[in-house]
Amino acid sequence: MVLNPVISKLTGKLVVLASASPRRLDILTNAGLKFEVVPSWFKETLDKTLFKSPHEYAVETAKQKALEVAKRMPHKHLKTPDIVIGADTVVTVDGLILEKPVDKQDAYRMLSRLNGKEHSVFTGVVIVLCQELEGQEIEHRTVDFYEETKVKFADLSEEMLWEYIHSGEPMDKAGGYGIQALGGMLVEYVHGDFLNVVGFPLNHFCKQLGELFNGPTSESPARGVEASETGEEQRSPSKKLSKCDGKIGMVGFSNDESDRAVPAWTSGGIVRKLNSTEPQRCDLDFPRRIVDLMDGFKASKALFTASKLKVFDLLTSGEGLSAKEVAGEITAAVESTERLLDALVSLGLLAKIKRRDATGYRNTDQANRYLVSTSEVSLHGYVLHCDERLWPLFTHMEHAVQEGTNQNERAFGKTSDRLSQDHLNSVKEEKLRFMNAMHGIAKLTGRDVVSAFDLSRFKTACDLGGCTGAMAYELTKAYPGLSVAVFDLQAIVEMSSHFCPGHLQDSSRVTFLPGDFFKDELPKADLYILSRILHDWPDEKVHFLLSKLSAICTPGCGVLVAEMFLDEERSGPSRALLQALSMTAGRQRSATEYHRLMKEHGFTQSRAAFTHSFLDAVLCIKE
Ligand SMILES: C[S@@+](CC[C@H](N)C(=O)[O-])C[C@H]1O[C@@H](n2cnc3c(N)ncnc32)[C@H](O)[C@@H]1O
Repeated sequence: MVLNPVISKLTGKLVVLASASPRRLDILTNAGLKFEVVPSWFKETLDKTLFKSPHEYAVETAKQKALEVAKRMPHKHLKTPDIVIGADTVVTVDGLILEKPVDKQDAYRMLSRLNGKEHSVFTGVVIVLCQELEGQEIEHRTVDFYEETKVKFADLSEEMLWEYIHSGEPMDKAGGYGIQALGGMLVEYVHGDFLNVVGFPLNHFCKQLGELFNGPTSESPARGVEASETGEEQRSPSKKLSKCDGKIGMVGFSNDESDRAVPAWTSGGIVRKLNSTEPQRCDLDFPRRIVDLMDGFKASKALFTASKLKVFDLLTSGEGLSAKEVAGEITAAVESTERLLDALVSLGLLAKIKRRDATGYRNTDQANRYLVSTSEVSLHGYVLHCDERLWPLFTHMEHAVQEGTNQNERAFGKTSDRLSQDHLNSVKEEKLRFMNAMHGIAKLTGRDVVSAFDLSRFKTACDLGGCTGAMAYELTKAYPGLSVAVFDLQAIVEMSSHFCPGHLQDSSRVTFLPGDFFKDELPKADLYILSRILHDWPDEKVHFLLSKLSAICTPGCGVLVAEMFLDEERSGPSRALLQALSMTAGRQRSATEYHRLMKEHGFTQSRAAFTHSFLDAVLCIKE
């Protein structure tokens, strides 16, 4: 085929597509490729938190899918493929990876997140080259790459979203939509490869095959890598070739600087056979996870320092600033500022740009969205809270574990009670800092929590310890018939006006009531919210609060508990298990533990929802 000389090079080879997606099958068939389809049995359950970026996750999933098929076929199908192609498509928005929705409510959550906004679609592709060696061993070499396409959804009404969901189309599609069919009507524009959004980046795939079979060309793809943004000469971090033989297992090369060395068996993307005298690097699996954990604190501190110095506030413009300019703004030494900026680039928080005079630095999209202090969904306050409140506690973890107590006295020289008392009497700036920290997380996760269940039958709600009202505003946005009272301590309520969303036309459905939920009478409502409250208190206080709630709830009243849930085996998520190490007097619980706890207080009906965001939720109804 003249159009595609590379694809014709595969004639006569057993090419296998390790995917059941009819859309990938169509794209490759239309391109003239002859292949068999052997869907992978690999379950898409990799822990997303272990990946620095969505494309790494998509590439790794694609790799696992393809290798599973490559390794299974010789035994189960009694034939060895020459090439196995694996692919995985994910949609990312607001720093979250969206896969396929599990039900209609999940589809609604995904689509309303995408509504009116630009998002990215990443497809990771892995080509496994299989070669039979002597003694029936099979060598697997992998080439991987990814493609990113930006897609913007139009502003869609709730009615349109639900009509689309009821069409059934969202259910087997990453992000809950299919651009090639009805979903195309939701899309305002596409920047990049359209077929990548459908599920397979054909153009990049052909270029990659071209490199494999013909050697690198001058127009080798540079999309989907930082190099294209920066104009700097870097080897594409995700366009790499690694070898692993069936016996030993994969060599996992990460994208970070320490691993960017080109493996011994590659040369510009062309497979080079290992000479038997060359070192066999496959037999030592690089302990990436351990090394990343050892370095984790350095990365956290780099983020904290840059946030404290408001570096991200300076780098919002596409033009960027040089290290010298940044150093001038933050009154710091130039060389150390440059080191900090370079470290932030390696962590994916900044990008480098070539300017005529010097190298410039600018925020990545995520940093613009989450780390700039004035952004709508800023986590700046929470980052500072991590640095000022959690970091000192965690430096005393050894004592915390040995003594079984929290370390407020060692870290801050005060008992927990004294600390919270002082905190409430603290200066305005300090209180605002705490509220900002809470606000960031509540804003980030609020929409997921309030839409985890249909709460439209409730008319009045009370958010106990509702702080800035972030969750209350999300509730009133999602449920036009609902009024919400935010009940929090006097010192907090008096600062709440700082957080009233400016654009809100009708904020009268959110009111603030000062009070202490342990000492004072609780306001009457149909629905109570306990978001990030229960995990903070010892069992006796939790039972005291819940019995107070139970006493004022009539049958049919609900309590929505939002917390980071442990999984039932208490083996994750790490974020929840690590949070437990700060040793507050409270504890983290699983969904079942919350069901049981609420049942003890008469909330016999309860359902859990996992949002894949910061907080999960259980809705409990009094009978
Ligand atoms: C961890 S924050 C959670 C804030 C909010 N619910 C959220 O999810 O973002 C705990 C909140 O409970 C409030 N709080 C603590 N003790 C309280 C009490 N005895 N009565 C009322 N509110 C209290 C704090 O002021 C703070 O706003």
